[in-house]
Amino acid sequence: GVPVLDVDPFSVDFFADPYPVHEQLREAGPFVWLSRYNIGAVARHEHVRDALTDWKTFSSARGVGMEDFVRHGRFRLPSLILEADPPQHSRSRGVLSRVLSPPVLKGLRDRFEVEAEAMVEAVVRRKRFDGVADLAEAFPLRVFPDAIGMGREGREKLLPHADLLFNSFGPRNELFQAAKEKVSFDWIEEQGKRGNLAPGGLGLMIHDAVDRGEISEAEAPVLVRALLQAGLDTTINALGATLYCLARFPSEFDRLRADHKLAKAAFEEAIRFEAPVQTFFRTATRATTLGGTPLNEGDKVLMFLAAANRDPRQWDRPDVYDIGRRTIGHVGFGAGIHACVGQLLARMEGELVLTALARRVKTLRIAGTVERRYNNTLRGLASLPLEIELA
Ligand code: HEM
Ligand SMILES: O=C(O)c1ccc(C2CC2)cc1
Repeated sequence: GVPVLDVDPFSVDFFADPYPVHEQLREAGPFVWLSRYNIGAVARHEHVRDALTDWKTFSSARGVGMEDFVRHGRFRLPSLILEADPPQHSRSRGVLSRVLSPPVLKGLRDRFEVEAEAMVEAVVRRKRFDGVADLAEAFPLRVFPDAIGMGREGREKLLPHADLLFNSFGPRNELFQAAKEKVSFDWIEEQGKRGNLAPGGLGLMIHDAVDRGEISEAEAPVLVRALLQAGLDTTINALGATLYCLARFPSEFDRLRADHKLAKAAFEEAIRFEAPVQTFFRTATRATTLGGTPLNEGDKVLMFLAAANRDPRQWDRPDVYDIGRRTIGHVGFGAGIHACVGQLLARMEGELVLTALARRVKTLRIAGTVERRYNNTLRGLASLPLEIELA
């Protein structure tokens, strides 16, 4: 029969150190039942990819969280891309992949580079700083809302909204309830409207697609919302994860200092190793099997992206942070038709900050208590006290 585990993969205890439970999940079998939430789960790389790449059988249209839109209703106006299947997904994806394409990112690169150099220059002079508050969080907040063309007002609401959204993909536990108290829903919907977006930003580029007849007037603000909700907290946690890895494993920081071209690799390997986005769900659209286990239409399946990224069946020395590793096939950005459409932008942010750091810093050390930030879906730090020596 199907192995049953009563672990709670949405508890603070679990998030404090998820790796032993990931190992338990992978070793229990290709498919396991989580009795606490009455859902099936996959944690081995092979079966996580099976679910991610077969969108017809494992749909996103009934939500990518624990809640089934058909059975339980929905927490927010569904995303037209993340929580959609083709053909709706295809139209949305066409618009966002152009808005986040290499030529568009090339136009942003100089501005992002100037900001990265200036911010790192200011921060390293202080010898001691908080890798989260002063850099991993500060940099994306400095460049991303402007790139979207968001108004100046209310930017401090972006992170609480993202925190709520990523909590909403998990159970309605205390993490979710606490996050819900902090925000009023309609604010984030407002930000995608034409009148709230500055010329030249990615937001109005989405509205241009309306004028070209690719999407409707009503769809544009929802796609802008997708960027605002997906594009900030994720890169913040990925940057924080990279700084945490480079500070914990100085040999890897030395490799980066010896060859700045490894900045992108350091960022990508941190996304494999720490997986800022830990999990997502899919819903079976018909009777099927996953990991050799029968599933019924409507069954939710929890995919442990983070566990797949450390599956010894897929990686050698999976628990080693190695910036020379070949990271192809990691699922930190997902896989298949829903694979992250913003990954090029995320990589550009990581590359610019890490290159600026590698140019200036000789040693990077943890200089105090590291604090974790808890969320049902996102893995990241609240505080990372760092001490550096200048090169
Ligand atoms: C290191 C940072 C990031 C990580 C780890 C990350 C992770 C992910 C993952 C795992 C998915 C797949 C979701 C699924 O399969 O259901 C995804 C999708 C998506 N991401 Fe990212 N993301 C990051 C940065 C960004 C940025 C910067 C943007 C926008 C500017 C963005 C926008 C999106 C969107 C719109 C989707 C939905 C794509 C689709 O459903 O076709 N992400 N991301
Ligand atoms: O379309 C959306 O609203 C959306 C929200 C969050 C994400 C996370 C996975 C990065 C992606 C898309």
